Amino acid sequence: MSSSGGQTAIIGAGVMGETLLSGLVRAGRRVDRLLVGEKRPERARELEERYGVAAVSNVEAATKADTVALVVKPQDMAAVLDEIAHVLRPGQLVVSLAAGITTAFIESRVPEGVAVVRVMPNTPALVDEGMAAISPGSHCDDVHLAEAESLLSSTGRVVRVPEKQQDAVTAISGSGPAYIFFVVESMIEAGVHLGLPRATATELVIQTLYGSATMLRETGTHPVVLREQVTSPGGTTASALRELESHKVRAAFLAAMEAARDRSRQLAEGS
Ligand SMILES: NC(=O)C1=CN([C@@H]2O[C@H](COP(=O)(O)OP(=O)(O)OC[C@H]3O[C@@H](n4cnc5c(N)ncnc54)[C@H](O)[C@@H]3O)[C@@H](O)[C@H]2O)C=CC1
Ligand SMILES: O=C(O)[C@@H]1CCC=N1
Repeated sequence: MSSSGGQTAIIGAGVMGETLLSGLVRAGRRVDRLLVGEKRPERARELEERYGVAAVSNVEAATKADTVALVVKPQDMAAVLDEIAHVLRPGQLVVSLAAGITTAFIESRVPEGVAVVRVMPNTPALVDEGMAAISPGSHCDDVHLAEAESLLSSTGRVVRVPEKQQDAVTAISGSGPAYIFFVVESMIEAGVHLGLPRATATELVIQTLYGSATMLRETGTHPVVLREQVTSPGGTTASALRELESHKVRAAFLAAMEAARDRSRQLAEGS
């Protein structure tokens, strides 16, 4: 297992592949224990230079590694599995970070006995504040699951969930940072519209987000209670919240996350 000195391969080194790679390096994983398989040669060279890791073919990565992390797009997963399946062996661990792709899909394309774990991470892993949910496949024992947990816990929190919850997890925490950045962007633009310098609006919004997130995590208080504390009777916040309700922002969030969940299900079908 890689935590005890074996090799870990990352196949697909785009945004999320590099996020995982950089987290493992920051967590002290020896770079000579890491391998990268990346289709774009210039991207592979870039990562070799940035981290000192070896970029090799997917087949070499899958042959040498005890743990193979697949971080390609869902639409590329079948092609990668077809390429590496003949070198995978029982006992090896395949960790998939792809939205929608089920452990059953992977298990049907690799040799019997290869352990598979499905993971849904998110990009705050880049600053060691990631949220990852992991689910075991059918040939996965506790050691494999612990190995996947250790891989992801180097960049943030990890929860274990039944695989049937992974499409919902994808809609909430996998895509979640994008919704938050969208809200931040909208608030900054609103600040500029109200006459604030852009730099001031940006600082106000980011610190407000950070402070609010810290209150949620450190006090454990329900968000409704925290919101009521801000909402003075007849005051400014009540006026703003009435607008959000009349523009159906709550309903829009629900519809958005249902759409993300449904898209995750579609990706499982290869579309
Ligand atoms: N970006 C995000 O916030 C999150 C992404 N994911 C999942 O991570 C996976 C990758 O997403 P991104 O990093 O955003 O995409 P990306 O497009 O940035 O990275 C994919 C990488 O895979 C490489 N690739 C494609 N085919 C390959 C092959 N046959 N062999 C080796 N490398 C190959 C591409 O050149 C590219 O560098 C997806 O399955 C996505 O669902 C999961 C959670 C969050
Ligand atoms: O947008 C996507 O499909 C990926 C999965 C979750 C976040 N990004």
